[in-house]
Amino acid sequence: MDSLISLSIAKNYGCFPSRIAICGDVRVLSGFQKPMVATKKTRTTIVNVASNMVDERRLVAWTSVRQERWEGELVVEGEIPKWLNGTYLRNGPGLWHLGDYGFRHLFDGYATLVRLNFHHGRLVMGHRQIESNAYKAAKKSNKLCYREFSEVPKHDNFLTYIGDLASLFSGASLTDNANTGVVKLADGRVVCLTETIKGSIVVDPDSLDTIEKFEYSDSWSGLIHSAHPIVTDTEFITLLPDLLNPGYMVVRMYPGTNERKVIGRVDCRGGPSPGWVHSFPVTEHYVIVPEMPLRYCAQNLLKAEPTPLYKFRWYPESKGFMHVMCKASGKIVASVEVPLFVTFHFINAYEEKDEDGRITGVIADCCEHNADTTILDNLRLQNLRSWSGEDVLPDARVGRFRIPLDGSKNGELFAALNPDEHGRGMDMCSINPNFLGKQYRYAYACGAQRPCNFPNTLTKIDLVDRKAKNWYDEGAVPSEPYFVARPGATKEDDGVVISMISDKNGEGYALILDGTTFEEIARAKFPYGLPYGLHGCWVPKN
Ligand SMILES: CC1=C(/C=C/C(C)=C/C=C/C(C)=C/C=C/C=C(C)/C=C/C=O)C(C)(C)CCC1
Ligand SMILES: [Fe+2]
Repeated sequence: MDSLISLSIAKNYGCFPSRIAICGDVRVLSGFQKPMVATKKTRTTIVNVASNMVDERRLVAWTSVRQERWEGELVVEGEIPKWLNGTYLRNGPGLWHLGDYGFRHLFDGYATLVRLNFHHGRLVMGHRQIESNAYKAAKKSNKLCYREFSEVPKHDNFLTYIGDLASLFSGASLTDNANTGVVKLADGRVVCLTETIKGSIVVDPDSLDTIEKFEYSDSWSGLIHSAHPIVTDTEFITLLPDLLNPGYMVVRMYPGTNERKVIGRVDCRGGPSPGWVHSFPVTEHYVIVPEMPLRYCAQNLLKAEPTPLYKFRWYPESKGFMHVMCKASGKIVASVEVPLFVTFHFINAYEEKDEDGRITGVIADCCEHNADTTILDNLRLQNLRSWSGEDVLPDARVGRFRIPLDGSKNGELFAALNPDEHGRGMDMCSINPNFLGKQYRYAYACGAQRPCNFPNTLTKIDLVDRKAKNWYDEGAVPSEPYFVARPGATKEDDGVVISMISDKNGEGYALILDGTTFEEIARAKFPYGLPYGLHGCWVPKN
């Protein structure tokens, strides 16, 4: 095991360095120092230290990545199917420290890209920081230079503060830290994304090199977009929230181009600003635009100190809506009021038909937080790191919207299965991508085994039998389960599910589950535990 570039460690934090100065060159390869020999006198202290270490090791998911990059082959326990050839990439905010300063929120961290390269049963792993301008500037000056999710650069005086506000309107002070997701476009380019449009960065899936900014060649002037575009072999669809004239532009980009073309526009029906659209679903013919009562808030965007809901505000009186836009014409075919909801991740959507094959409605499924915004506060790093054993993870469910297309004013929202099936935890979902926009049966997600403060299981949801199969490793934090279909498969769940686990010993491993049985078929230990990551994509071997 060797590091290519290591980071200098300013001090120890828990079992891992908490303060990583991203400018040094000290190599840090192994975790713990030589154990002390316990005498009667020192025993109590040592016991305390030891139990602290156990606690702190558990925090590896919330501890900054220990070095800038690493690459090497992993030892595989079990058997990786020989048909699994390609690269699983996972992006996420993996570095939350600048010198002595620790970031506040999970979503603030600088992007860490991890790759698992599968080749005929063998597995090579690598990770590397994405070289965004925000990361490079922080590395150079050892301070925050751009506005992150909850962090705002400190100002020396009033004039620089005014300058920062002005550059917020132009987008210059917003981050390009592409720490949320990664997609493979149909033309082969691999792009890391966040919610700021400037944070779209092309990377090399093999070397993890940052290649260039993904520059959109059109003239849409907005600053933010959905973090989860819909990407297929024929198009890339995304939503551009319009904060000035509340609504959303729905745009499409064809493979091989950088130009987003408008499909249509949805005007908001409630509130002073559009609802947060971290993601949205599509069916075969429609784009579904959610209007969530958790809305962007211009005043909060301007504030230097974070508000309870960061850049957003909860407007229950503004109600919640679901809009359905025809992909071909851009016309709105339905716009219904729905019960209040809070969701970040839509799972899938499909069209319902009558006996004559006429489309009567749309079903849209999401990870729904019971119209409660507290999950955002739970994801503050201090909360994630200070778990005392109580059951503090807010309940979530598979929220199923039924949107009638007969002109009715209201849509329904209900739980697609009893949330106890998955421990009332539900987020970070995936499906078999061949079923995107189509009637489907299985969803994979992180669920909960309580008590917990964060989703700690992997769950396979059967939406027909309304049952879940759950995978659990005590003390472990699994990241988004990602389904890869077996080439030639005819059954929806014929494939594997890949996840990366930060375990209770401060270590980590790649986990491969069988898509059908949801049982472990292989695991491969990482050289050291990695921080939690958000979303991934599959780059098949060509
Ligand atoms: C950087 C700015 C912004 C960035 C927004 C970002 C980076 C949003 C990221 C949202 C994510 C990763 C949501 C994930 C949710 C996961 C959940 C709920 C998991 C739950 C587990 O139980 C803006 C705010 C867009 C604008 C200012 C600058
Ligand atoms: Fe997301």
